[in-house]
Amino acid sequence: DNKDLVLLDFWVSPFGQRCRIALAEKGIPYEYSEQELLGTKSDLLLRSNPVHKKIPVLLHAGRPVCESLVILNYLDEAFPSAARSLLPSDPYARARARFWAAYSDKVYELGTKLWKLRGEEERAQARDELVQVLRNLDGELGDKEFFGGGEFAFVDVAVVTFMPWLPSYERYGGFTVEETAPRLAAWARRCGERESVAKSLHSPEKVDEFITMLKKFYGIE
Ligand SMILES: N[C@@H](CCC(=O)N[C@@H](CSO)C(=O)NCC(=O)O)C(=O)O
Repeated sequence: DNKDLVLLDFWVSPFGQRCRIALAEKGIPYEYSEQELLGTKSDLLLRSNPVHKKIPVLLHAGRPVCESLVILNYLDEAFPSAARSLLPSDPYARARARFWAAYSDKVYELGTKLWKLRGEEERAQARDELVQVLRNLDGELGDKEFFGGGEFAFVDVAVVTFMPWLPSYERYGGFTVEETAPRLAAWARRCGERESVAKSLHSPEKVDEFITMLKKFYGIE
C-alpha cells in the first residue's frame, strides 16, 4: 500500500465507502486506517479533522482532505493520470453531478431519523421526506443505465453507498424502494455487480445489525 495516501475511515461508513470506491475505480493504492468513532477518537483523527472530528479524512503526503465529496473532487484533480476520472469534463455537467451527489446525503440524514427519533410524528415526517428524496433520485436517473449516463461515475459513487441501508429504512419507515423508486432499485443492483462496489459495501444484514447496536449504544428502544 501507499504511505503517501492514508484514508482515515470506519468500516460501515457510507461516506468512507464513497472514497474507497473512488480510489478503487481510479486504481490508486492507499493505506486504509480504521478509526474508533464510538469510543476515544485517535489524536490523528482529531488533528486531521479538528472542525468536524469525523471520517473520512484523506491524508495526502500528510495533508488532510476532509468531507467525502470534497475528497472525490480532490482525487480527480490531484490524480489526473489515474485510470479514469469520475467527473465529466463539461463545466455544466460537473455542476449537475455535484448538485445530485450533495443532494444524496439526505438519504442518510433522513434514514437515520427513522431509527433514531422517538416521536411518531417526527418519524412520519422523515419518512415522507425520504420517500420524496428517493423519488427525486429515481427521476434524475430516469431510464439511464447510470447517473453518469453510460458510465458509472461521480453521482453513482456518491449514491450507491447508501443502498445497503435502505432495507433497514424501509422497515423502520414503512415503505418500499421497489414501489417508491423502482429504477433506483434496479440501478443499485447493476452497481452491485461492479468490483469496486462489491468489495467496498457491506450487506444489508450487517448494516441492520450495526443500526441495532447503535440504538442500544444510544439507549433507544
Ligand atoms: N459530511 C461528511 C459526513 C461524514 C460522517 O458522517 N462521518 C461519520 C461516520 S459515518 O456516519 C463520523 O465520522 N461520525 C463520527 C462522529 O460524528 O463523532 C462526509 O461526507 O464525509
